[in-house]
Amino acid sequence: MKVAEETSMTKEFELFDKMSEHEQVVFCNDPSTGLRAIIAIHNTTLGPALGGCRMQPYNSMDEALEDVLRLSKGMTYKCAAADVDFGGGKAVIIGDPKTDKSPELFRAFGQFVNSLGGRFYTGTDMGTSMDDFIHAMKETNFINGLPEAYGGGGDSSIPTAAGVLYGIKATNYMLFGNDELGGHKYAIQGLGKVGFKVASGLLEAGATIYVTDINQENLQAIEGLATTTLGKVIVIAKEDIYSQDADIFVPCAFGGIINDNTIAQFKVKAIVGAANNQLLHDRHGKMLQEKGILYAPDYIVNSGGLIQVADELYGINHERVLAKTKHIYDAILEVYKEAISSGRTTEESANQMCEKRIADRSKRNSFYTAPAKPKWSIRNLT
Ligand SMILES: NC(=O)C1=CN([C@@H]2O[C@H](COP(=O)(O)OP(=O)(O)OC[C@H]3O[C@@H](n4cnc5c(N)ncnc54)[C@H](O)[C@@H]3O)[C@@H](O)[C@H]2O)C=CC1
Ligand SMILES: O=C(O)CCC(=O)C(=O)O
Repeated sequence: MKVAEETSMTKEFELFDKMSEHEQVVFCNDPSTGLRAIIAIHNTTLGPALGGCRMQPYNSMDEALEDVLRLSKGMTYKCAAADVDFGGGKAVIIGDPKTDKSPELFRAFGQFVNSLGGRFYTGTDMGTSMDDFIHAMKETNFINGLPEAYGGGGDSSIPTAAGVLYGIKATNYMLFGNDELGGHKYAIQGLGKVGFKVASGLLEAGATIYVTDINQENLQAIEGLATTTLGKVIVIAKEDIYSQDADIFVPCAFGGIINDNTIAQFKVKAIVGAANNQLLHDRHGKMLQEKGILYAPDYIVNSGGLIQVADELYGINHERVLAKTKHIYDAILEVYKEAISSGRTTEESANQMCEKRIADRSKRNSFYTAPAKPKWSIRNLT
């Protein structure tokens, strides 16, 4: 009995150890709709936590928890880098997006989001769509990234893809001394909402792209599009995408793709893509540096979508979103230059800039200002 008690105590502390950098983790359970979700709030120094909600058939509790903890931490850095007044959070729903969705499930999720009273704003991510959040918004105001007809900014993958293209331009400038997109070769993993738009932009600029996706329709669509552009597309088996003789690898599918196995295969000069949490571990940033591969920190490159959903705070303005998204070009160049002069990896340089921004803001938040209209009120909650 004593042994069992000790074991369970150890396990409980393991959970706290895992979330030691996080402010709050909420487990949401609603048997009547089948909802099992986890909301993780990493850091709210810059403002309420903001981050999309991913739906995936995770294999275990640990896998789902690890994903939401990593993704929410990434959002803290992404918000700091993009200079938006939000902190880092994320949610995961455990389930198959093809078979387990229902309006009731998303309404139940909306109720849990509402119970946090504005500490967490959420919207779409992998496996969820704007349609799902039209159900969730019936239960809570703390939803962003809605369709324009519902007062949101619409498809956030448009500015995300624009930001990735700015990141690629900045990288080309570092590699070749001019930032033209055409005339180079790119290996693109994933032609979904973001990857397809990035691929289209590169084809239109006349580039050669090696592409892979597990969805045949996406591959056929990009081949069809290529015939109307100056560019060229070559379809590659999914396991061969890492070893292509391209200039830049553009990951637009899932995280953890920069690891021991893939680094051994890379022949590219740089990696610039939309996927969140691309480095499996921090040490993989160092390995890329040692191999002479320039790495554009993912949370800067893919912050266009965040810039758009955060802009809803002021009433969405697409020109303002585009202007801010353009800044990704300068932000990436700044990181490259800082990393070269300090000897740090690009990820370390970017992290340090973000941590300084958060530390500076926490000092400014330390004095009292008179109560006024809540600063964070996307849909006039007062
Ligand atoms: N949508 C957005 O605005 C943002 C997306 N991201 C990240 O960018 C990545 C892509 O996002 P979306 O385009 O929205 O997702 P998506 O779900 O629309 O697209 C992912 C694509 O990857 C493909 N894929 C899955 N497994 C693959 C494999 N093994 N090999 C090749 N392709 C595979 C899928 O078939 C799909 O076409 C994700 O990691 C997401 O977290 C980050 C910031 C914002
Ligand atoms: O879509 C959102 O609600 C915020 C953006 C986000 O989750 C992301 O950039 O990964």
